[in-house]
Amino acid sequence: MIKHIENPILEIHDLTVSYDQSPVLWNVDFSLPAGKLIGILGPNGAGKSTLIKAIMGLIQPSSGYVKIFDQDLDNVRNKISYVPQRESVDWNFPASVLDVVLMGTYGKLGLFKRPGKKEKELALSCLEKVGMTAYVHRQISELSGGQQQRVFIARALAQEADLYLMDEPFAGVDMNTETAIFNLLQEMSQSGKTVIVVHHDIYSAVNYFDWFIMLNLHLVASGPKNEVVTEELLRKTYGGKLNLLSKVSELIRQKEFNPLKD
Ligand SMILES: Nc1ncnc2c1ncn2[C@@H]1O[C@H](COP(=O)(O)OP(=O)(O)OP(=O)(O)O)[C@@H](O)[C@H]1O
Repeated sequence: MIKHIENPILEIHDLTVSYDQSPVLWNVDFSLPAGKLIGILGPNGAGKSTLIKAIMGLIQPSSGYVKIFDQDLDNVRNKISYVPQRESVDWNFPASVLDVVLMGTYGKLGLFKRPGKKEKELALSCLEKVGMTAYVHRQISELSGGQQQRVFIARALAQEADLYLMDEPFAGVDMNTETAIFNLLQEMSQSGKTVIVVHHDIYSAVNYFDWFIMLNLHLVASGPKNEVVTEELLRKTYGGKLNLLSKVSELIRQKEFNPLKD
């Protein structure tokens, strides 16, 4: 099930991505509307991170293309913000929390300009939004995993982008941090930003996102929650082997939560 979109913010056509000539994403085709909070779902190794990296131009596809705002990536880079998986970052680099968030403002500053008062105020307001004001001068290496995640989200906010791509922003964070991050993402999408999030937990995903991309090497579905979160498509995505799935299906049957209701 692939929902057709007029004036998409992101359009992916026939995208195949390979590592060492072995494809891990096959012929992916979908487009996304602006202003949604979008979850990318799929089992381990489904190609979720690979899809995000291909959108960001960090991996060259073997075929197909990505258009963002109907443009090639290079023309719109400063409208896009990427939060990589926390484990993929070397957190030992010497930089304070404020330095890291200020880096988010560099894209709009232009060559050779240093961040000034305006950028510092923006960085501080972004740190306030993620509840990290008390850590402004702390070295990034001296924070907990959840705190590092919050700082990376503050850096993304400081970019003032229109499209955000986040790879597992909830990984390894406690429930309070997860709720705080989710509230922020919801605020962003309500203010017109498009936020695409790789997410593992199918239970919380149903509550968090209003649009889903369901992947398992191929695209299984892309569409609004009420159209794609069905037992059939969940089984196609996860292979129908996991207990988890029958639990989700059971919950759908029992209407404890009903993804088809809105
Ligand atoms: N740099 C790489 N070189 C070779 N193979 C890779 C590389 N990165 C990922 N892969 C393989 O590509 C496939 C898709 O990986 P990817 O990380 O995109 O999946 P994912 O859905 O994000 O998985 P997870 O949920 O486990 O994070 C996997 O089989 C993985 O082993």
